[in-house]
Amino acid sequence: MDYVSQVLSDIRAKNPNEPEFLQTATEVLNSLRPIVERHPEYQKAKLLERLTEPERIITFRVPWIDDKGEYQINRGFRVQFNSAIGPYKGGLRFHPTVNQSVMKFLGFEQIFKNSLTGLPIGGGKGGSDFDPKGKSDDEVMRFCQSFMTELYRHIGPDCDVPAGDIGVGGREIGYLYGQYKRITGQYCGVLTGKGLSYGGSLARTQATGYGVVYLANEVLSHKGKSFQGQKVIVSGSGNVAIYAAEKATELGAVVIAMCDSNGYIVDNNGVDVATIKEIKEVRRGRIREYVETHPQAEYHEGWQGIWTIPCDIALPCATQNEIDLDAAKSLLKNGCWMVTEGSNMPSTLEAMDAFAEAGILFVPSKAANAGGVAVSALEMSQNSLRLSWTFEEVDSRLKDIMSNIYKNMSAAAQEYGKTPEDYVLGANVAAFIKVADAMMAQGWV
Ligand SMILES: NC(=O)C1=CN([C@@H]2O[C@H](COP(=O)(O)OP(=O)(O)OC[C@H]3O[C@@H](n4cnc5c(N)ncnc54)[C@H](O)[C@@H]3O)[C@@H](O)[C@H]2O)C=CC1
Ligand SMILES: O=C(O)CCC(=O)C(=O)O
Repeated sequence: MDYVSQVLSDIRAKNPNEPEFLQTATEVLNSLRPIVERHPEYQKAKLLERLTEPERIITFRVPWIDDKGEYQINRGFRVQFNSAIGPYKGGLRFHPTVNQSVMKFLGFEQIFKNSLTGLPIGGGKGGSDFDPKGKSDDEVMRFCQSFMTELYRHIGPDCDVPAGDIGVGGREIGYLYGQYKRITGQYCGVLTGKGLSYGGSLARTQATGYGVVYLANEVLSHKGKSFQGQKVIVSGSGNVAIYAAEKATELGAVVIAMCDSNGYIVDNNGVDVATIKEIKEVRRGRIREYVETHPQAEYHEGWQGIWTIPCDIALPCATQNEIDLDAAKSLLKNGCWMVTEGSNMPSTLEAMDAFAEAGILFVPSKAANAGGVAVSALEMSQNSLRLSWTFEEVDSRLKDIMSNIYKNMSAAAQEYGKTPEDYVLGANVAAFIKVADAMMAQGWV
């Protein structure tokens, strides 16, 4: 058995109840084979064994009281996965499906994504099985305050800097930041995604979705193509989906469908993104409300049906494993020729294999959604400088970062891959090189 297969088999034996973590570990390690084979010193230093074991997992109780005066208990997590190239950095997810496997998969992906940004940030992730959906603002605040009352002792601007993810947006970051400041008395860049009035960065809200489209556009332009006139499906209708849809529309695409966890809308005239923003960011409503003001559009219950609509480009931006083998087959049968992943690990391993076999353009999430964390790192820089850059300055840095990611993943695919467009291998290898160098240089830690 070769080194990679041996490590994978040990990880499976050690983490039998962590399917999401095993999925990402399998994808990443299999693609690192060509570089690991060229560097026998990695095996001697047990680099892959160390890389796949988090430096630390913190699990804690989060007690809070709901509006009826009843006690509620949730479970909180922070996975501090790898600090070889910088302080742990990665979002917090509040969703009922959060468990250790989901946290470890997200933390592991974050190591590689953060490395691709070229900025000095390590990999971490956290969250809770708390569901903000249907909770009052007061309940969300009490939960966030309780969550931070434990988390604050494990984080800091030079040690671990959380941000948002599913279920954690500007409102939650505000409550978390307020509680951190109240406990520690420190006004510092300990969280990113903050509001503009208290240290947030312009363009952070847009960064992940815009970055997805900037990278897809880079890939398209190297093929002599563009977004102009392409039919695009964007799944989800949260932070990433909204700004991916907005930028794709600005570049001339027709976004024909979006969804939430209840169902999907189809609007062949092009989804009116301003209405989706109103429904989701202001009213915190359901996507079905779109058809009330856009009668030409259709609403269908059950979001999975979104992948049966014919399109040119698919931008999955909702959650992990939203594209399974059936969805992949349906996209391919209907003529989809590009998938760029906005959510973390939206395609199952079988779906990725189907896309690779069909030879379509496939841009993996670690590269495509790195714009969010990149602008978070720019927010950290601005906080340290005690300055705020303009929207144009941050957006232009974001474009440069996405363009560098394209160059680095393409170069690695060219050097180590079977095909020059194997961006999955290219992104994993390009990211790994920097982390591996730093881990080797820092000794047996
Ligand atoms: N917010 C950010 O800056 C970044 C987010 N991501 C990833 O992007 C994805 C979306 O995150 P956000 O837009 O921030 O979250 P969000 O909470 O703003 O929106 C999530 C969206 O996905 C849908 N969704 C969630 N779970 C679902 C499920 N089980 N089935 C169907 N739909 C579901 C929700 O209805 C909502 O439209 C996640 O995978 C997240 O990890 C990745 C990089 C950065
Ligand atoms: O902005 C950040 O620090 C993290 C964003 C995030 O959670 C992600 O990249 O998946």
